[in-house]
Amino acid sequence: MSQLFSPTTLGQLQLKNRIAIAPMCQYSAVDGLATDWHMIHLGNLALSGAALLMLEATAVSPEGRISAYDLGLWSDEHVQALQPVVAAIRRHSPIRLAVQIAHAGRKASSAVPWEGGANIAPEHGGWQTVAPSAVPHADGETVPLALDEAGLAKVKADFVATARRVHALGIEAIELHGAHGYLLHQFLSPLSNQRTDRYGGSLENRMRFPLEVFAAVREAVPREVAVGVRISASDWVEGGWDVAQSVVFANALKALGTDFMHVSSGGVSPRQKIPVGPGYQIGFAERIRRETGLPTIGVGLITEPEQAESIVLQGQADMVALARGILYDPRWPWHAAAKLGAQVDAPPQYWRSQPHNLKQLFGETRLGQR
Ligand SMILES: Cc1cc2nc3c(=O)[nH]c(=O)nc-3n(C[C@H](O)[C@H](O)[C@H](O)COP(=O)(O)O)c2cc1C
Repeated sequence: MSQLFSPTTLGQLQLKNRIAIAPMCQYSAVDGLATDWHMIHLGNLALSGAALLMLEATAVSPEGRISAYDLGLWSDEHVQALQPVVAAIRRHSPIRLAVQIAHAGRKASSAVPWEGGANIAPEHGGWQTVAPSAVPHADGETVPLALDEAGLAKVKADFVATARRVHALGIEAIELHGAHGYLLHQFLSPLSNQRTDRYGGSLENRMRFPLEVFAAVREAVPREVAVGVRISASDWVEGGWDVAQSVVFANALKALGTDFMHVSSGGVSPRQKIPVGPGYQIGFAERIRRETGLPTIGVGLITEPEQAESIVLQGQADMVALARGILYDPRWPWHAAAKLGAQVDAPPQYWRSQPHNLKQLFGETRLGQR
């Protein structure tokens, strides 16, 4: 009996298996509005057999975008643009949905990511970036504005309003982007947070704003909506954020009612040295899970079915999230189910139209009807 294909829960959200699709920016939105790319890209992944599809980093405000092409949910117009995508997925797939709500802080920019630029200065058509402190992400990048009390209140209100829009779309989970050097991570890390007020300095102070945002979001949506946080468990820089602080943060989130932790790493400093390799971040997930008891999602070069099975079987994480692996092979869960002798959802259209082909490949019992 495969553990990877056994059910689990994130808060009140019930999931058929332990496979999540990690949030992946598509740089295909127009003024933050979903386009037909979202329909085909997310529609394709919705048929993968994974249990949870996490939508890309979705900006809570226009100036929170890392590029001019990010998805956003800062107005009701954005809800209307995403609604047909959600409706189509609902009609054709049992997959559960999450949106990663995000503000990129000092990494925000109107730059075109694939042309190598980041952080275009306002005088060159970018927008004013904000951050905990007036410290740029990298030398030579534009200097962000340190958020004052009014600025902090606005960012928090933007997260809350966006969470309400996710709920209005009928989406069952929300992930706060607290990883990869985005704004909430910038508050956590001493490398980017050099404030001397109650939002900077000690660990307690650096955690304060992310915890306030989490608490406000948690309160803004009903309990049945799973709310969790993606963190970078390490900055991979001496003197930066690390896994011990991550455990303290996760326990503080637990007290506020987080339903899950999604454990990544890096992104706050160009000085980072990440030892990339198979499952390179899973040790962080394992420690956070062990020391908090929270449902935990592991991510990062999880590409092999046996590797994913072992991660959940050994209790290193409750779920695995795949990003590049599932872009490369959008039927990864089918292939994993075939290898592990498990059953997975397949769209009835495929099953009905080509029963012999599918049976030949996967055997009689492997592809379940939902
Ligand atoms: C195209 C692409 C876009 C990504 N966008 C996001 C994002 O919007 N939010 C986020 O937290 N991580 C993002 N990531 C990181 C992935 O979610 C994931 O953590 C990382 O790729 C490692 O997983 P993998 O080895 O399975 O690809 C992105 C990765 C890729 C490849």
